Amino acid sequence: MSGGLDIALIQTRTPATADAALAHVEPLIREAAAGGAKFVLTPEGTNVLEQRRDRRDAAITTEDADVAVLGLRHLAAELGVWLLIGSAIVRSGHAGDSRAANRSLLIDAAGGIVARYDKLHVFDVHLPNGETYRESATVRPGDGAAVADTPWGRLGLTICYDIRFPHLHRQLAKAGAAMIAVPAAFTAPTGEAHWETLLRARAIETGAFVLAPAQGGLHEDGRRTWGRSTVVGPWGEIIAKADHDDPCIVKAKLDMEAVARARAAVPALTHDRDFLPAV
Ligand SMILES: O=C(O)CNC(=O)[C@H](CS)NC(=O)CCC(=O)C(=O)O
Repeated sequence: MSGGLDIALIQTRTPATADAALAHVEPLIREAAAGGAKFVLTPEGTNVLEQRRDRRDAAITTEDADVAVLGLRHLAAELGVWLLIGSAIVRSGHAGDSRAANRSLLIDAAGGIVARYDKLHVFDVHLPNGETYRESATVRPGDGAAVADTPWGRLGLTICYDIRFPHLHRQLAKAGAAMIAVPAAFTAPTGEAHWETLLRARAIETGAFVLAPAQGGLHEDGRRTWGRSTVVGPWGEIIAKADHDDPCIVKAKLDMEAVARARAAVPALTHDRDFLPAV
Protein backbone atom coordinates (compact mmCIF):
# COMPACT_ATOMS: atom_id res chain seq x y z
CA MET A 1 0.00 0.00 0.00
CA SER A 2 1.58 3.25 -1.06
CA GLY A 3 1.02 6.69 0.35
CA GLY A 4 0.66 5.67 3.97
CA LEU A 5 -2.10 5.04 6.46
CA ASP A 6 -5.04 7.43 6.50
CA ILE A 7 -6.19 8.04 10.05
CA ALA A 8 -8.67 10.41 11.65
CA LEU A 9 -8.94 11.68 15.20
CA ILE A 10 -12.45 12.60 16.25
CA GLN A 11 -12.61 15.60 18.57
CA THR A 12 -15.80 15.47 20.63
CA ARG A 13 -17.79 17.21 23.34
CA THR A 14 -19.48 14.09 24.61
CA PRO A 15 -22.91 14.44 26.21
CA ALA A 16 -23.80 12.76 29.48
CA THR A 17 -25.60 9.66 28.21
CA ALA A 18 -24.57 6.87 25.83
CA ASP A 19 -27.51 7.45 23.45
CA ALA A 20 -26.68 11.11 23.04
CA ALA A 21 -22.96 10.32 22.92
CA LEU A 22 -23.47 7.91 20.02
CA ALA A 23 -25.58 10.44 18.13
CA HIS A 24 -22.84 13.03 18.72
CA VAL A 25 -19.88 10.98 17.49
CA GLU A 26 -21.42 8.82 14.75
CA PRO A 27 -21.74 11.49 12.04
CA LEU A 28 -18.13 12.53 12.58
CA ILE A 29 -16.92 8.94 12.18
CA ARG A 30 -19.03 8.53 9.03
CA GLU A 31 -17.54 11.69 7.61
CA ALA A 32 -14.00 10.56 8.48
CA ALA A 33 -14.53 7.20 6.78
CA ALA A 34 -16.09 8.87 3.73
CA GLY A 35 -12.94 10.99 3.56
CA GLY A 36 -10.80 7.85 3.32
CA ALA A 37 -9.76 7.17 6.93
CA LYS A 38 -9.01 3.51 7.61
CA PHE A 39 -8.28 3.94 11.32
CA VAL A 40 -10.42 6.27 13.41
CA LEU A 41 -9.76 7.18 17.05
CA THR A 42 -12.10 8.79 19.57
CA PRO A 43 -11.31 10.47 22.93
CA GLU A 44 -11.49 9.40 26.54
CA GLY A 45 -15.08 9.21 27.75
CA THR A 46 -16.58 8.62 24.29
CA ASN A 47 -19.70 6.99 25.76
CA VAL A 48 -20.30 9.20 28.81
CA LEU A 49 -18.74 12.41 30.03
CA GLU A 50 -20.34 13.49 33.25
CA GLN A 51 -18.90 14.35 36.61
CA ARG A 52 -22.10 14.66 38.65
CA ARG A 53 -22.04 11.38 40.50
CA ASP A 54 -25.72 10.42 40.34
CA ARG A 55 -25.99 11.03 36.60
CA ARG A 56 -22.71 9.34 35.92
CA ASP A 57 -23.67 6.24 37.90
CA ALA A 58 -27.01 6.11 36.10
CA ALA A 59 -25.31 6.24 32.69
CA ILE A 60 -22.70 3.53 33.28
CA THR A 61 -23.35 -0.07 32.32
CA THR A 62 -21.36 -3.07 31.14
CA GLU A 63 -19.27 -3.09 27.99
CA ASP A 64 -21.70 -5.41 26.18
CA ALA A 65 -24.79 -3.41 27.17
CA ASP A 66 -23.47 0.09 26.50
CA VAL A 67 -25.42 1.68 23.64
CA ALA A 68 -22.46 3.71 22.40
CA VAL A 69 -20.02 0.78 22.46
CA LEU A 70 -22.49 -1.47 20.63
CA GLY A 71 -23.36 1.23 18.13
CA LEU A 72 -19.72 2.01 17.42
CA ARG A 73 -18.89 -1.68 16.90
CA HIS A 74 -21.68 -1.90 14.32
CA LEU A 75 -20.50 1.31 12.72
CA ALA A 76 -16.92 0.06 12.38
CA ALA A 77 -18.21 -3.08 10.66
CA GLU A 78 -20.55 -1.12 8.40
CA LEU A 79 -17.84 1.32 7.35
CA GLY A 80 -15.05 -1.28 7.25
CA VAL A 81 -12.72 0.78 9.43
CA TRP A 82 -10.66 0.05 12.52
CA LEU A 83 -11.82 2.11 15.45
CA LEU A 84 -10.25 2.91 18.78
CA ILE A 85 -12.92 3.86 21.29
CA GLY A 86 -10.41 5.96 23.23
CA SER A 87 -12.28 5.12 26.28
CA ALA A 88 -15.66 3.96 27.38
CA ILE A 89 -16.55 4.27 31.04
CA VAL A 90 -18.03 0.86 31.83
CA ARG A 91 -18.64 -1.43 34.79
CA SER A 92 -15.31 -3.05 35.57
CA GLY A 93 -16.74 -6.47 36.37
CA HIS A 94 -14.55 -6.82 39.46
CA ALA A 95 -16.40 -8.42 42.32
CA GLY A 96 -16.31 -6.30 45.44
CA ASP A 97 -15.31 -3.10 43.63
CA SER A 98 -18.19 -1.01 42.38
CA ARG A 99 -15.94 1.47 40.59
CA ALA A 100 -16.01 1.66 36.79
CA ALA A 101 -13.23 0.93 34.33
CA ASN A 102 -11.95 3.74 32.11
CA ARG A 103 -11.35 1.39 29.17
CA SER A 104 -9.95 1.68 25.66
CA LEU A 105 -11.50 -0.74 23.19
CA LEU A 106 -9.80 -1.48 19.88
CA ILE A 107 -12.39 -2.54 17.30
CA ASP A 108 -11.43 -4.20 14.01
CA ALA A 109 -13.11 -3.67 10.65
CA ALA A 110 -15.50 -6.53 11.37
CA GLY A 111 -16.69 -4.88 14.59
CA GLY A 112 -14.90 -7.27 16.94
CA ILE A 113 -13.10 -6.14 20.08
CA VAL A 114 -9.46 -7.08 19.53
CA ALA A 115 -7.89 -5.36 22.54
CA ARG A 116 -8.82 -3.76 25.84
CA TYR A 117 -6.88 -1.48 28.13
CA ASP A 118 -7.98 -0.09 31.50
CA LYS A 119 -6.40 3.28 32.38
CA LEU A 120 -3.47 2.63 34.70
CA HIS A 121 -2.91 6.07 36.22
CA VAL A 122 -5.98 7.76 37.62
CA PHE A 123 -6.20 11.53 37.92
CA ASP A 124 -6.19 12.56 41.60
CA VAL A 125 -5.12 16.19 41.38
CA HIS A 126 -5.77 19.62 42.90
CA LEU A 127 -5.08 22.32 40.35
CA PRO A 128 -3.98 25.85 41.30
CA ASN A 129 -7.24 27.29 39.88
CA GLY A 130 -9.27 25.26 42.41
CA GLU A 131 -10.31 22.47 40.03
CA THR A 132 -10.16 19.18 41.89
CA TYR A 133 -10.30 15.67 40.47
CA ARG A 134 -10.41 12.39 42.34
CA GLU A 135 -10.78 9.82 39.60
CA SER A 136 -9.79 7.04 41.98
CA ALA A 137 -13.15 7.48 43.73
CA THR A 138 -15.04 6.30 40.66
CA VAL A 139 -12.51 4.46 38.48
CA ARG A 140 -10.68 1.27 39.31
CA PRO A 141 -7.18 1.53 37.79
CA GLY A 142 -6.14 -1.23 35.42
CA ASP A 143 -3.54 -3.88 36.19
CA GLY A 144 -1.36 -3.88 33.10
CA ALA A 145 -0.23 -2.24 29.89
CA ALA A 146 -1.49 -3.31 26.47
CA VAL A 147 -0.25 -3.41 22.90
CA ALA A 148 -2.28 -4.70 19.97
CA ASP A 149 -1.51 -5.50 16.36
CA THR A 150 -3.28 -3.65 13.58
CA PRO A 151 -2.83 -4.20 9.83
CA TRP A 152 -0.45 -1.21 9.83
CA GLY A 153 1.70 -1.83 12.87
CA ARG A 154 1.57 -2.35 16.59
CA LEU A 155 -0.43 0.05 18.72
CA GLY A 156 0.30 0.91 22.34
CA LEU A 157 -2.70 1.89 24.44
CA THR A 158 -2.72 4.67 27.02
CA ILE A 159 -5.35 7.10 28.30
CA CYS A 160 -5.04 10.80 29.15
CA TYR A 161 -3.16 11.22 32.47
CA ASP A 162 -0.98 8.21 31.48
CA ILE A 163 0.86 10.69 29.22
CA ARG A 164 2.73 11.92 32.31
CA PHE A 165 4.39 8.53 32.89
CA PRO A 166 7.23 8.28 30.35
CA HIS A 167 8.32 4.79 31.39
CA LEU A 168 4.93 3.40 30.33
CA HIS A 169 5.43 4.77 26.83
CA ARG A 170 9.00 3.55 26.72
CA GLN A 171 7.83 0.05 27.65
CA LEU A 172 5.14 0.15 24.98
CA ALA A 173 7.74 1.15 22.37
CA LYS A 174 10.08 -1.61 23.54
CA ALA A 175 7.14 -4.00 23.19
CA GLY A 176 7.01 -3.00 19.53
CA ALA A 177 4.50 -0.16 19.46
CA ALA A 178 4.89 1.99 16.34
CA MET A 179 1.85 4.08 17.31
CA ILE A 180 0.75 5.15 20.79
CA ALA A 181 -2.83 6.23 21.36
CA VAL A 182 -3.45 9.01 23.89
CA PRO A 183 -7.20 9.58 23.99
CA ALA A 184 -7.82 12.42 26.42
CA ALA A 185 -10.13 14.77 28.27
CA PHE A 186 -7.43 17.17 29.45
CA THR A 187 -8.27 20.06 31.72
CA ALA A 188 -8.07 23.49 30.16
CA PRO A 189 -5.24 24.81 32.38
CA THR A 190 -3.03 21.70 32.14
CA GLY A 191 -3.82 21.43 28.47
CA GLU A 192 -2.64 24.93 27.82
CA ALA A 193 0.53 24.44 29.85
CA HIS A 194 1.49 20.84 29.04
CA TRP A 195 -0.53 19.06 26.32
CA GLU A 196 1.57 19.66 23.22
CA THR A 197 4.90 19.40 25.01
CA LEU A 198 4.02 16.08 26.65
CA LEU A 199 2.75 14.57 23.38
CA ARG A 200 5.82 15.65 21.47
CA ALA A 201 8.18 14.45 24.20
CA ARG A 202 6.61 10.97 24.27
CA ALA A 203 6.85 10.75 20.46
CA ILE A 204 10.50 11.82 20.45
CA GLU A 205 11.45 9.48 23.30
CA THR A 206 9.77 6.47 21.73
CA GLY A 207 10.19 7.12 18.01
CA ALA A 208 6.51 6.28 17.67
CA PHE A 209 3.51 8.12 16.26
CA VAL A 210 1.43 9.66 19.03
CA LEU A 211 -2.29 9.80 18.20
CA ALA A 212 -4.20 12.01 20.63
CA PRO A 213 -7.94 12.54 20.08
CA ALA A 214 -9.39 14.85 22.72
CA GLN A 215 -12.58 16.08 24.28
CA GLY A 216 -12.87 19.84 23.95
CA GLY A 217 -14.85 22.83 25.13
CA LEU A 218 -17.51 23.50 27.74
CA HIS A 219 -19.39 20.32 28.69
CA GLU A 220 -22.93 19.80 30.01
CA ASP A 221 -21.59 19.26 33.52
CA GLY A 222 -19.80 22.61 33.50
CA ARG A 223 -16.25 21.36 33.02
CA ARG A 224 -14.00 22.68 30.29
CA THR A 225 -11.56 20.48 28.37
CA TRP A 226 -8.65 21.46 26.19
CA GLY A 227 -9.36 19.90 22.77
CA ARG A 228 -6.51 20.50 20.32
CA SER A 229 -6.44 16.87 19.14
CA THR A 230 -2.98 16.15 17.80
CA VAL A 231 -1.02 13.71 15.65
CA VAL A 232 2.74 13.72 16.28
CA GLY A 233 5.29 11.92 14.11
CA PRO A 234 8.11 9.74 15.44
CA TRP A 235 10.61 12.57 14.99
CA GLY A 236 8.48 14.79 17.22
CA GLU A 237 6.94 16.87 14.47
CA ILE A 238 3.28 17.88 14.59
CA ILE A 239 1.60 16.25 11.61
CA ALA A 240 -1.90 17.54 12.29
CA LYS A 241 -3.57 19.47 15.09
CA ALA A 242 -6.95 21.04 15.76
CA ASP A 243 -6.47 24.73 16.54
CA HIS A 244 -9.68 24.91 18.63
CA ASP A 245 -11.85 22.94 21.08
CA ASP A 246 -14.97 22.34 18.98
CA PRO A 247 -16.03 18.92 17.65
CA CYS A 248 -14.14 18.18 14.45
CA ILE A 249 -12.10 15.64 12.49
CA VAL A 250 -8.30 15.79 12.42
CA LYS A 251 -7.00 13.84 9.43
CA ALA A 252 -3.45 12.61 8.87
CA LYS A 253 -1.52 10.27 6.64
CA LEU A 254 1.05 8.18 8.48
CA ASP A 255 4.21 6.98 6.75
CA MET A 256 4.87 3.96 8.95
CA GLU A 257 8.48 3.70 7.74
CA ALA A 258 9.19 6.96 9.56
CA VAL A 259 9.29 4.92 12.78
CA ALA A 260 12.31 2.88 11.71
CA ARG A 261 13.99 5.99 10.32
CA ALA A 262 13.60 7.92 13.59
CA ARG A 263 14.84 4.99 15.67
CA ALA A 264 17.81 4.43 13.35
CA ALA A 265 18.76 8.11 13.51
CA VAL A 266 18.65 8.23 17.33
CA PRO A 267 18.59 4.70 18.82
CA ALA A 268 18.00 5.91 22.39
CA LEU A 269 15.50 3.10 23.00
CA THR A 270 18.40 0.64 22.87
CA HIS A 271 20.77 2.72 25.01
CA ASP A 272 19.33 2.34 28.50
CA ARG A 273 21.86 2.01 31.31
CA ASP A 274 21.38 0.68 34.80
CA PHE A 275 22.72 3.66 36.68
CA LEU A 276 21.34 3.28 40.18
CA PRO A 277 23.63 1.61 42.69
CA ALA A 278 22.25 -1.61 44.12
CA VAL A 279 20.51 -1.01 47.44
O1 LIG B 1 -13.89 10.61 34.02
C1 LIG B 1 -14.24 11.12 32.97
O2 LIG B 1 -15.35 11.63 32.82
C2 LIG B 1 -13.25 11.17 31.86
N1 LIG B 1 -11.94 11.17 32.40
C3 LIG B 1 -11.24 12.26 32.67
O3 LIG B 1 -11.69 13.36 32.44
C4 LIG B 1 -9.88 12.07 33.26
C5 LIG B 1 -10.01 11.72 34.70
S1 LIG B 1 -10.84 12.94 35.69
N2 LIG B 1 -9.09 13.25 33.06
C6 LIG B 1 -7.76 13.22 33.04
O4 LIG B 1 -7.10 12.21 33.18
C7 LIG B 1 -7.11 14.59 32.80
C8 LIG B 1 -5.60 14.58 32.84
C9 LIG B 1 -5.08 15.95 32.72
O5 LIG B 1 -5.78 16.91 32.44
C10 LIG B 1 -3.64 16.18 32.97
O6 LIG B 1 -2.86 15.20 33.08
O7 LIG B 1 -3.25 17.35 33.03
